[in-house]
Formats: sequence, C-alpha cells, structure tokens
Amino acid sequence: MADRSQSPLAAVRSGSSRAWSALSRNRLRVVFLAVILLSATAVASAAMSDDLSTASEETVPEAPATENHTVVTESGRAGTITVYEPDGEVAYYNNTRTKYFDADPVEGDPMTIEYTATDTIHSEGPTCSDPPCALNVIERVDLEDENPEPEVIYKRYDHQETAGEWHDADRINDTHVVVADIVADQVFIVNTETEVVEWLWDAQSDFPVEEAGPYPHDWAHINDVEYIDEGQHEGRIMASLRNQDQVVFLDQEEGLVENWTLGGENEHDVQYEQHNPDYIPESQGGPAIVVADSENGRIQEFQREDGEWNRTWQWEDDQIQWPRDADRLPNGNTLIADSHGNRVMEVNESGDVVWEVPSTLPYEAERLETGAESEGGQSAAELGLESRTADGGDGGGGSSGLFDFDPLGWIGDLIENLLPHRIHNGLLFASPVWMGSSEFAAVGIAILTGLVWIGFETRWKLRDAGVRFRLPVYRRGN
Ligand SMILES: O=[N+]([O-])c1ccc(OS(=O)(=O)O)cc1
Repeated sequence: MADRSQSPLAAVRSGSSRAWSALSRNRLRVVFLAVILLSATAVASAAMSDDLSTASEETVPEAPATENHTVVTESGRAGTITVYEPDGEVAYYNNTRTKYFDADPVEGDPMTIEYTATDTIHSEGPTCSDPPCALNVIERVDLEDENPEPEVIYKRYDHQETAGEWHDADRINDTHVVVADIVADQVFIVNTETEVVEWLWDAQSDFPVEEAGPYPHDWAHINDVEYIDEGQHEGRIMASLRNQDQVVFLDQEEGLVENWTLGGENEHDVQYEQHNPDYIPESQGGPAIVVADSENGRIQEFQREDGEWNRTWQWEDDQIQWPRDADRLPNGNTLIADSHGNRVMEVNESGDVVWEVPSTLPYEAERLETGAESEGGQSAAELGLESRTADGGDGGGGSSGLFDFDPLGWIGDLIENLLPHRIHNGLLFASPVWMGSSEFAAVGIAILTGLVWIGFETRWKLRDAGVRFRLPVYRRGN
C-alpha cells in the first residue's frame, strides 16, 4: 500500500536512502568477511608451513654433528626425551611419560642418564580421577644397552597434576638424591634404596606464604636443586624458587644460608622466574651462577665479589623466548634450551650460535660427556666471555626494509611488547608450536572484526525495528 502521508519527492528520497543503506551495509559485510578470511588464511598457512614436530621418533629433527652426545627433554606440547649421537642422528627417544624434565649423566658413566619425569594419572593410582593427579619418577636409562629400557629409581604419587611435578633431582652419591618438590614446596634428600627421607627443608621456614605464587597450588615452584660437592659451600644445596625470583643456598645443619641469596621477590631486573641455575665453584673461576632468566628472555651469569652477586655476563638475541636451561661447557661455550624460541643451541665465547637443533618446547639440554650441567665449565669472568644483547624485540615477525613490511608481524611485535611477559609466555605455552606473534595478531584481528560485525548487525536490526539509542548526555534541541 502506498504511503499517502508522504510527498512523492520524500518517498523517492526515503527509497533511495534505504537502497543506499542496504548497499553500504553489504559493502561493510564484504569488508568484515574479507578481513576474517585473510586472517584465517594467514593462520592456516602458518599451520601448514611449520612441520616441526617431536611427537614421534620419526619426526624428531636431526641435529648437526658435534663432539659429544646431547640430551633434550620436553614437557608441555609433547613429553619427550631425545638423545642425539655426536653425528646428529637420534640415538634414543622416549615419550612414554607425560612430561620429562631435568636429565643428568651418571657420574663416571656418561652413557647412563638419570632424569625426572611425570605421568598425568586419570584413573589409576590412589583415587586419581577428577581432578587428575601425578606420578613423579626418577628414572635411569643405560644408553649402551641393546634395547635401552628406563628403570624407576624412586617414585611418588602426588595429589595434584598442575604444578605437581618434580622438575629436578640431583644425585649426591650411589644411594642418595636431592629432590626439588614443587607440590610440597620442599627440598628433600632421600635414600633411594631404603626410601627413607633423611633431610628436608621447607620453604615456609624462610619465606612468607602471602608472597610469590598462589598458596597452596603453586606457591614457591622449586624448579631446580644442585648438590655442591666442593669449595666453601661443600655439602650445601643450591635451590631455585621460581616464584620468589630467588636462588638460595641451604646448609644441611643451619638451613638457609644468609646473604648468599641471588635475586629478590619481584626484583625482576635481577632475574624473573628463573630456571636451572648452575653453581660454578672457586676452582673453576667462581663462585658464580649461570642461570636461564626465563621471563626476561636472557641467559646470565653472576659472580660473587666482595660479598655480593654481580652480573658478569648475559646473552640474548632476537629469537630467544623463555629459555629454561643454560650449561657452561668445558670448551667455554654455553648450551641453551630456548623453550619458546623452539631450539636448543650452543653459543661460543664471542656469543655466536655454533650449533642448533629445533625443538617444540625444550626444557633441558645436556652434553653427556661434559659432566652434569655446568660441572666441567669455567665462569664467564675467568673466560672473559663477551655479552650479547638483542637489538630490539623483533621476535622474528617484523621486517627491516620498507618493501618487505609485514603488517601482521608488526602488529604481533607490538602486541608482544605491550603484553606482560608472563601472559605472552602463557599464551605461547598453551598454543601450537606454529603460533607466533603474527598468528596471535591474525587471530586477534579476526576476533575483533567478528565482534564489531556482530555489533553492527545488532544495531542495524534494532534500527530497522524502529529502536533508536541516544547517548545519556546530549545537546538540547537534538
Ligand atoms: O608440563 N608442565 O606441566 C609444566 C611445564 C612447565 C612448567 O613451568 S616451569 O616454569 O616450571 O617450566 C609447569 C608445568
């Protein structure tokens, strides 16, 4: 029916404005759809072009040749332990356990390794179902056996799975090991033959539960222990409290050794949620500590001078992201597990990468014939190591030239620089290995575009139904 109240001119005007509005709506819809499709294409092509996988022995990448055997463990996306021959071929691979953590050669028998690993238990064991719990093990494998089979040296069920692992154990002698117990926030020495725990330090003795991580779920996160067998700290234990940002020295008689602690709660310019500190004794140019400063994305070393810890070396490049292990080798090089940089690499005394193997989420790397961790290495001060700092937070996604400008990489780098390190690393930890800053930017753009689109469609629907919104503040006469 014709609208008799409208003049013919007004009718033509309103008809053409409706047609114009429909056209501009459709144009906007095409733009929204194109942005979402472009973002999806960028993500899909990253997923298809990255074939890095350690999920099976067949897919583990080979390494370049080097002088000795190398062990790489992973926990997270895949739980794996891989041993490389000096020629770079895979000598041993296992992914039976859910997660693998610190691995060390056995003293005097470098082709036998011991490591900590965790199984996520859903239906077996003491009432493990929902939420699941964990079985923590210390295992040993003789790599020279024809069919190397892990042997469980010591094990314990724990009632929680998240932050329920043992990330490190260090052998003291043939019968005793010291264990970093994340679940209980304790360090204990156990006789693995009698299974009697003979010494125990509880972090609550020296640190308030009101600070650091959430108590009781993941308070101190003690992720590393080292028994010191020579020098002024002989018989003491060095332990890493990740969530307190501190490395402490423990005396078996006296407890926490005052004034030797490296770092402080939230003193993130010293170190930020560190992993795998190694003690270098006086006989090798110490006392020094080489440590993966994980959330700051660098490896660093501190030297004990005049009663304090002074930074004497640091190493970082544009790719390094959440490193979790660094060992000083007898040749002066440093072996690094760069967890979100997806690589294990060795840097020489000038700071150049001289050996590198890809890995989806390495936790720890060991050169078997060079002693446990940094046992055979000299301090940075003794070696006169050159520090290396990154040029900028490129993160691999940006570009330098005008013509190869990569907008997604640029936005990704911007997001990476704006996000707190912990959030960014948490996102990387939870996502597939091919997700980097550019892919996060693409997903973010697609989600944002989708939300704006939904907003527009809702507005159009309401407007068509005659519903109008007005700002709560407006000019009179409007
Ligand atoms: O695999 N996990 O369950 C796991 C890995 C790493 C981790 O954090 S880390 O800082 O101790 O490496 C916590 C849990």
